[in-house]
Order: sequence, then structure tokens, then C-alpha cells
Amino acid sequence: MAFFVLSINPGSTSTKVALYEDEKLLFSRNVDHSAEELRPFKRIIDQFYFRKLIVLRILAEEKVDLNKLDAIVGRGGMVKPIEAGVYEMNPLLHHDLAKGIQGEHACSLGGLLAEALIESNPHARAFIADPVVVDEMQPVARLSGHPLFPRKSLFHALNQRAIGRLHAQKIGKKYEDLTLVIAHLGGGVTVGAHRHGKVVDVNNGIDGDGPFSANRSGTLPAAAVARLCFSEDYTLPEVLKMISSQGGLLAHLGTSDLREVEQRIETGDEYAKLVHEALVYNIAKEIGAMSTVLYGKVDAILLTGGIAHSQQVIDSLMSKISFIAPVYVYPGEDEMWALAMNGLEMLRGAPCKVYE
Ligand SMILES: Nc1ncnc2c1ncn2[C@@H]1O[C@H](COP(=O)(O)OP(=O)(O)O)[C@@H](O)[C@H]1O
Ligand SMILES: CCCC(=O)OP(=O)(O)O
Repeated sequence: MAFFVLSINPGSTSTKVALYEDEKLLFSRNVDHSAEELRPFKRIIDQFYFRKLIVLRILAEEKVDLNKLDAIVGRGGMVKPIEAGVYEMNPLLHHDLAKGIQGEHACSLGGLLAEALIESNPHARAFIADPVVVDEMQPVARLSGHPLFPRKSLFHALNQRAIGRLHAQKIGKKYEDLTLVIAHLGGGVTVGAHRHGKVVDVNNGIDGDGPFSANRSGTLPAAAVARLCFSEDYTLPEVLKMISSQGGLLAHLGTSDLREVEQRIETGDEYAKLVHEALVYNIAKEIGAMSTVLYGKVDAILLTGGIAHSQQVIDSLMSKISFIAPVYVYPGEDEMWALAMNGLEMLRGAPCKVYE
């Protein structure tokens, strides 16, 4: 008997939905969201009905009957640090996703949407898989320069692991046997040091750590941020938004869409050109840093995420990092497939982890 599994992936700049019948993709849809469209929502949780309507509209257009689904797997979520794997929705997971106990990001809506959409279908199951809070960091990587501020593992765990496995399969090896630096270049940018199947260090892609991205500030000069916080010109939510959803390209250029930035460069916009160069420069620096975590013994550098579609970014990055290791480009993401396959494994009887 075939299983029908729906993947839901709310990103910071998009909502992606895909349906699989066992391993076969039936459809995949992506709706982009501009910064203006998302600006009215004060908190991420306020986007719940907006995103739910998008998913329902796609399902109606694709003539999908919710009662025919066996599982929905949502991307998750800003919950407690946990090990990689698949977690079935339960009341505590619902609570922690809705509250955003480690902060706010659209991916927290994935599990909540999955759960809400199976409400009228008692035979279906709702899961999250390899959420952004997967934490395998080695002890030395956890220390920052002050004990009050330990470094946290918040990254594109689902896609980085999926691309690592895809690459290993392509070269006829096991992911667990490789050392890789994987850079996800999307709404957020995270660069992970993968040592034999574990992500032993990675920049926190949400809270202001590492390279800036489409809509995140990355690392900022800490003292300048502290002074701004105490200037009384900004509230805490305003400063947090500067860091985790309205920084990066968006702060510099008013758009989080790299395609638009590249069009502006073509029309001679010198500032857009400088910001584009700085984006690449900072990503290259982080890739260099993660290569040292692996003692320079890097089997390959893998570039993925929406920004990896840009030939301009790839060419410019290559000139800075190709001396480290062979570079492979996997544009976009393999998240929809990874979500569905994780769900399918559960339906076929694999044990599911319990969030507690
Ligand atoms: N073909 C493309 N060329 C250049 N940039 C692209 C392309 N497709 C997407 N992008 C950029 O990738 C970023 C979004 O990446 P994505 O991984 O889809 O984000 P999300 O974090 O929302 O999942 C945006 O800046 C977008 O403009
Ligand atoms: C840091 C993990 C989540 C993230 O940044 O996702 P988006 O790129 O979709 O915003």
C-alpha cells in the first residue's frame, strides 16, 4: 500500500509545499514572501493563519484531499536543543514551537501547521524532522568570550544533512565517512563543519553570529549593539528584528531578494555591488573558519540554498575558497524530499523520537 506524505516548509522568505506518494514526487510548490508582505506580523506565530491559507490554497489547486494523507512533516522549530531525527507532534512540542522557546523563526510554524492540518483526519500523523535546533556541537565550540553568552547550534540542520547525504551517495561513499564544510545560503546563512556525520561546529544563523544573509545581520560589533540598546531609541523587539529578520541585504538595500540586488548591480548601482561583495566575502571567511575546525582535512565544500542559484555568487566564492577543497554546488534545497522521506520511514515502522 502506498503512503501519501505532505512536506511543509515555512522559510523566512517563502512557504514551500510538496506531496509524495511513497518516494514519488507528485508536486512541489513555492510561494515567495516579500519583506513588505511579512512586515505587518508582529510575531512569527501571528503568521500562522496567513501561512495556513497559503498551504490550503495550494492543496485546493492541486486537488489534494486532506483525508487521503498518511502524514504531514513540517520543518521545525525553535524548541529545545535536541539530537537529529524525527519527532512526532505532542503537547509539549506544540507548546515549545508556539512559544518559540529559543527565539522566533518561521520554521516553528511547520510542525504547528502539520498538526492543524491533520486535525480532521484521525489516521494521519504529524511530525517534524531534523529541526534547526539539532545540537551536536563539540564542547570547545560552545564557549564564546564570556560565560553568560554560550554559542548555540541553530542552523539549517535538515538541508545540510540532506545535502551531505546526497553528495556522499553521488560519490559512492557514506556521509558518516566524510569531513565536509556545508554552507546553506538562504534567507539565513549557516556554515557547518561536518565530521563523520556530526555537525561539530556551526554559526548560529538566527541570533547574530557568522556571515550576514538575505535578511539577517550575522555578527555585529557587540559594544555598538549594547550602546544602541541603551540609547532608548529602540525597543528590544526592534533590535531583535534588526538581527534576525531585518538585517543583511534587507537592511542595506531594502530587499532580501538577491535577484533584485543583482539587477541593480547591472544598472550600475555601486552600493549594491559593494554589499554583494561583502556578502560573499563574509561567507568565504566563515567557510575558511570551519575548515580550520576540521584541521584543513576537508573532503569537500558543499554550497546550497537559494542564493547558490546565483552564478555571480558562486564564481566569486570559488575564487576565494577553492584552494581549501573541491567545491560542489547544490542550488536550492533538498528539504522537501528529506522531510517526506523522514515521514515515510516512520510510516514504515521506524522508531520515532519523543520530544520531552
Ligand atoms: N535563481 C536565483 N538567483 C539568485 N538568487 C536567488 C535565486 N533564487 C533564490 N534566490 C535568493 O535566495 C534567497 C532565498 O533563499 P531560500 O533558500 O529560498 O530561502 P528560505 O530561507 O526562505 O528558504 C533570496 O535572497 C532569493 O532572492
Ligand atoms: C538558521 C536556521 C533557519 C534559517 O535561517 O532558515 P531560513 O534560511 O529559511 O530563514
